[in-house]
Amino acid sequence: MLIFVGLGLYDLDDISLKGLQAIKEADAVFLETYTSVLTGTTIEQMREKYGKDLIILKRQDVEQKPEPILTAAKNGIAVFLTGGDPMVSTTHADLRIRAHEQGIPTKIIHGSSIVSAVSGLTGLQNYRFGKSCSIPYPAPKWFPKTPLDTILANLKQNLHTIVYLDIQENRYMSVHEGIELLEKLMEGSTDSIPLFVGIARAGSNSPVVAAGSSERLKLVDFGPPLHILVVPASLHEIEEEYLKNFAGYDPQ
Ligand SMILES: C[S@@+](CC[C@H](N)C(=O)[O-])C[C@H]1O[C@@H](n2cnc3c(N)ncnc32)[C@H](O)[C@@H]1O
Repeated sequence: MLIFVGLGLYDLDDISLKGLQAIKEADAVFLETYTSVLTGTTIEQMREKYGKDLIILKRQDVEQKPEPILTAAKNGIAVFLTGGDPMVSTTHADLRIRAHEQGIPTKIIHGSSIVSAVSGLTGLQNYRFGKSCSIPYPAPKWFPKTPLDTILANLKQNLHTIVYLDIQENRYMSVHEGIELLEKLMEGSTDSIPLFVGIARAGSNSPVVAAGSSERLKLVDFGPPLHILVVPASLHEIEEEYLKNFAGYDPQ
């Protein structure tokens, strides 16, 4: 059997009791850290807490060469760990389909996700979000405009946007970097984004949540990763009140 287990948002205590039990009973435990990562703990601490070896997977190990995971699931119980919820803003549906097609039973043990945390921390109503997008670190000759296009299309329809910030090996995009990249994409155009919400370390005891113009957010110290950005559409009065109370929003 292949069991997908969500680790939750920040540290060792975010996993569900069901998830912990699955790890205890597993014959092999895999962990991917390229779609999300728990910055409030380390792989060593996870190994110690679970009393199991963890097989660390890179993107190509999951998306191109998943045979070792599938073989382990054919021969026993394989657990596949992911930050957040294993099926939210990831490509792991593909692995579940591959397993199913090979006759391997699968199961999901859900985890708290950044998607639900965003609504809780910002007060932005979850049914008012449009398509989400990701800002990647630009590479030579590659600086996609898609995230800006998604944000502007959502704003036109009066929908909020979740903007995921890139994770590369030991490099985590910050709110400040994300805003600067969006500003670069808007250079020379009449496009503008009047309001941002930045969030750092959702799920920790002291997440930072700040709402305002790009200028205001650049003055906020968001601290260590992970960070995420939200571009709100026009605010419902309760959303505005929430941001004033919990994100230092000042509409003046
Ligand atoms: C591609 S999404 C994967 C979401 C994950 N499967 C989940 O359900 O939470 C990962 C991105 O979400 C954001 N993120 C995830 N966890 C976060 C946290 N605890 N605090 C702030 N941002 C977070 C970061 O921008 C990160 O690059």
